Amino acid sequence: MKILSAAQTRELDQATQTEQRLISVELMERAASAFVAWLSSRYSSADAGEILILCGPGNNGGDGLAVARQLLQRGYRVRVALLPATRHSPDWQHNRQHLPKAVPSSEISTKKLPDIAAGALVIDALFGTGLSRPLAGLAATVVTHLNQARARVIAIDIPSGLFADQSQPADSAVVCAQHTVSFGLPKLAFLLPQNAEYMGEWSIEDIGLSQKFVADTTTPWHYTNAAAVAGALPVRPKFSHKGTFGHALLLAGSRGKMGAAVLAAGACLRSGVGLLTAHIPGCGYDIFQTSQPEAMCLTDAKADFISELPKLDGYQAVGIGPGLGQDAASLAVLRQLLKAAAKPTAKTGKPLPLVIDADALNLLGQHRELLKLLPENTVLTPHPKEFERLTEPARDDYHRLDLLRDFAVQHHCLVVLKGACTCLATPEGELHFNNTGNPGMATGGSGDVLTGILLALRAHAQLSPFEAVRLGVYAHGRAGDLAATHSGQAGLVAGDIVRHIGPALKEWE
Ligand SMILES: NC(=O)C1=CN([C@@H]2O[C@H](COP(=O)(O)OP(=O)(O)OC[C@H]3O[C@@H](n4cnc5c(N)ncnc54)[C@H](O)[C@@H]3O)[C@@H](O)[C@H]2O)[C@@H](O)CC1
Ligand SMILES: [K+]
Repeated sequence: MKILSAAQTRELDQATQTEQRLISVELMERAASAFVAWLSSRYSSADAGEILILCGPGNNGGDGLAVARQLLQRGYRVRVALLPATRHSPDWQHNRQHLPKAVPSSEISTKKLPDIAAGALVIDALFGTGLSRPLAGLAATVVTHLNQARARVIAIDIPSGLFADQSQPADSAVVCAQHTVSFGLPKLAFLLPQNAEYMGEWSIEDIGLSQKFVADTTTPWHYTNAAAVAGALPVRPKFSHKGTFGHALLLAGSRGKMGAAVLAAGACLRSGVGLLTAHIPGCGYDIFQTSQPEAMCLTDAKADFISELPKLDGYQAVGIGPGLGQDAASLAVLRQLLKAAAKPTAKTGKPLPLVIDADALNLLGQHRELLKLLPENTVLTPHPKEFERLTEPARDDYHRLDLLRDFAVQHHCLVVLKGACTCLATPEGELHFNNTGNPGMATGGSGDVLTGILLALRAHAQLSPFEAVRLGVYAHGRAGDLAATHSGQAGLVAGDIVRHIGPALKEWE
């Protein structure tokens, strides 16, 4: 699914009207119907009580007025409060004229802010994607008043005061919604942690916007949902054997961190790899062989950390990092691996696929000269702090996306920036946000599990680097979601995610 800018969204509106021979107020009516359908599926008129709709002067306010009329027709009690303005959009004026007299309406002023009882249902239709500057004056006062009221706030399209595709100044007034109901496509702002307090939960309602315009429009931003990865996992052919699905090598673990190696290996095995060999420090031999009998195991000469790079012949992908530690000898292994993997392999003519995580990323951050050695299409899986160590501190989430994109393009690699909406940056400069996963996955070892999944999928000959990583990130979140339905979010541990990879991948079979 594509994510468009605010300007492209306006063009999409226009294109839809031209293509479907609609007048703009008809599209507004569709948006209002979609919103009302959503609201009435959540709240009966008794649950809702009297609904207050705050309307601004543009089409977002026009949506609010159309929603007021439709809710009244469905038997809800509504009143509207209008933000005064010198100019109103034509569709606002149309819907103002068609607002039934039975809907009480008042104009907001500094002296007459709307009464909002705690727990009241309030619809925020002040400003949408037409916001051109941060809110100030009366509009900002109303938003602050609303936020202090402890109401149940539902935003139409986007919380008022929030820009759809760029940061607003730190102290701007922005509505804190409990839920945002938006139309057609998600907006970039919805996916960034800095906006979580404003967005609440959000959902996207289909209002039949032009598919052709969306298909023809280019954007760096994409959203990975179930439809985007449907059919992405190749069917296992009847006459396949363990060699068909690749042999992966995992370099992981150090004293006190063998669990990371065990989790990554378990995840790799559960993700369909043909064979897995792990190279681990001597101290981990019994732990590893006992907990992962399906994997083969090579032990390092050192007991506590990895100091040797095994021969790489015969492997289709190598993962390094989980629980690795940051010993100088392990750094030397990482350097050797980067050099060796860059040479085209006899079988594919391409560099050996690498997945780099955790301490291997920290070592790269401390020795940035190694970044030049990264083979093409290497996968890096940093969380924001690890990513910062590879680049520079970000001013905000939008700046972080710029840094992420530049990094992936400059180093020709795939970077998975882990978070609530994990973002995959490609060497072509695309950013793909993931829609699976839950806060229960914010627990130690969850990243090691992702490394194992990605390692298995990078070893798979039929998946391109991008397909493998996008699918792996999605499946990791999906496994976490399935795990959370059993253990709940607080009780979820990384091993639960491993145990649910199979059921998650089964959804593709
Ligand atoms: N995208 C779509 O396909 C659809 C969009 N619709 C609605 O239309 C909205 C966009 O409507 P508009 O473009 O009219 O924009 P808005 O309703 O967001 O507001 C624009 C108006 O507010 C003024 N304004 C902007 N920033 C201001 C500020 N900081 N302080 C005071 N005034 C400010 C502008 O000068 C303009 O008059 C969407 O968010 C959505 O709710 C729907 O009606 C129909 C479908
Ligand atoms: K709004």
